[in-house]
Amino acid sequence: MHSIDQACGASEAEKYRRIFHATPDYATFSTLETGIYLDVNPGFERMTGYRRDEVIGRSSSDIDLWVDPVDRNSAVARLREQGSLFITTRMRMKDGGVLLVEASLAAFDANGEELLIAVVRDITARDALERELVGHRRHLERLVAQRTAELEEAMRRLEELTVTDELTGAGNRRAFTRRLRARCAESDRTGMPFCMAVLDLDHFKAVNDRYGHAVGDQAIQVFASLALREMRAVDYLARYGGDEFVLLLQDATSEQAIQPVERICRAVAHYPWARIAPGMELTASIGVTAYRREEGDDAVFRRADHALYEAKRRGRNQALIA
Ligand SMILES: Nc1nc2c(ncn2[C@@H]2O[C@H](COP(=O)(O)OP(=O)(O)OP(=O)(O)O)[C@@H](O)[C@H]2O)c(=O)[nH]1
Repeated sequence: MHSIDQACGASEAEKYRRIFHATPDYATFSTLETGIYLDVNPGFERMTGYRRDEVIGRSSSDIDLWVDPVDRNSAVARLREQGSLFITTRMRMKDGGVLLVEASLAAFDANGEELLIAVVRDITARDALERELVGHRRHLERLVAQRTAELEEAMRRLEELTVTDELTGAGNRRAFTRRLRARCAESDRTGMPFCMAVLDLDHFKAVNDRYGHAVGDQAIQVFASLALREMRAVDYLARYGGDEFVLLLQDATSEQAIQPVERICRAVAHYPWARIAPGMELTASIGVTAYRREEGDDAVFRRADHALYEAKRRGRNQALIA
């Protein structure tokens, strides 16, 4: 049987004993291979519930200390290679309770015998706290992600509102101005053709005067929906103001643009307006023009507007190319 005195020498042993017994953590001194306890401190007794005289001369496997004995085997193998290590493992106490522990292990040679000193700390509560914290953090992360998504959706809706005409759902004047400029710049750069059309209901003032503003609003809504129905998905419609709309026809020459705008004209003329108000009739006039490279947004807008003026002058209910 080994003794600490044999291992360390008498005065060294006394020093060791004081430190060993004073340390508040669980500390044991045992043989490396077989795990036979040579000494255990009061911290060990407190944590495991075993009295010192119950375990001296017995091994950790005799008292079934390691819940996962494989942890001890692999620790012993690694200690032989690297001398010391930290492990986290589970240990069974005298009363059968299991604790999660963090063990600081060191192997050393004493007169040709491989010995092991272990300092062990119960981290069950810390681990539970950490798990709880992780749980809280995940919950918080989920909350933040949810709030972020809601905020993004609110921002998207807000962004949509800032570019949308409230009455018709088409683009608004501000969004159109931005789009037209972007389209001009793109066309200047790439040479891609596009057309712009200005659409306006004929004698709309009379509708307002005869049927009232609410019916007028309804007519504007129908006008927008007819235009949206007849144009291609890539084209862009915005309400410029009152009963006047503007349309950007992407990647289209004026020959290609005239068809959809004429379809819009016909759709307005054939719409059963009388369903909205008895005796009501409405037509629309449209001016359309192709962008000329480098001319800029003002020039193309003026020409489209002039084409609309011409369409009105020539009797309305028609689309005219400038
Ligand atoms: N109901 C309604 N009317 C509006 C709105 N904004 C403008 N208006 C009216 O729309 C009318 C616009 O008339 P104009 O386009 O200038 O003239 P018009 O009577 O349509 O005649 P032409 O365009 O020459 O065929 C005016 O009476 C405005 O008061 C709106 O949001 N709702």
